[in-house]
Amino acid sequence: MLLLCLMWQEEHEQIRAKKGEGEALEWSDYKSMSFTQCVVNETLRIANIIGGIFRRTMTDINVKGYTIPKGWKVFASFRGVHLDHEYFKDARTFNPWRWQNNSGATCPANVFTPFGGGQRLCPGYELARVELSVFLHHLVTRFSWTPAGEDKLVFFPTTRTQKRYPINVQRRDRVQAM
Ligand code: HEM
Repeated sequence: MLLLCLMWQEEHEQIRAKKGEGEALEWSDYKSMSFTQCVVNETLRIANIIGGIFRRTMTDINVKGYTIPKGWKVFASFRGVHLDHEYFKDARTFNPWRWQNNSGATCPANVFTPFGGGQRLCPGYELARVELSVFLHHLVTRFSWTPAGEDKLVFFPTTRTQKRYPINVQRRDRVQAM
């Protein structure tokens, strides 16, 4: 976890070092946040707000020998796939490094689908990634935080922390001034 914080902070400090006080981020800054993209991917894999999507069959469908009759509702579980050890080693471990070098872990292209796919692919996927990255940039460059108590990650019925992971936050300029 310490290594994660150091690598991550360095990526964002390097961007800040090239900018004046309060200067806004640009597209090229976002594009240079390669480790942050690993963190975003891993967060979307392990704790996506959307666990899956519903579909209704328009005709009888045969899937691996099972017939899904026309008119049935089907739930395609992203969580079921994103937390499958067959595709993601130690699937319940938060490990952003698995995304480094664009390896996409060891999974086929259609296995990591936090934004869906095909005709209904989320049109806001890049905006969502930008917003997450910009938020994380300001969080790590302007603030520091410590856990305010013990907490635990649980995976049922969704991925979340039991006590919502309370933290004590401090502005970094105030910490440095002390
Ligand atoms: C982390 C953030 C987000 C996640 C995980 C997410 C995920 C998804 C998923 C899985 C779908 C496909 C639903 C389906 O196939 O039935 C979807 C559709 C959609 N998303 Fe997102 N989304 C996110 C952010 C956004 C943002 C920021 C916008 C717009 C500003 C957006 C707009 C839409 C719209 C309009 C659709 C419907 C597309 C259609 O049915 O053709 N989403 N999203």
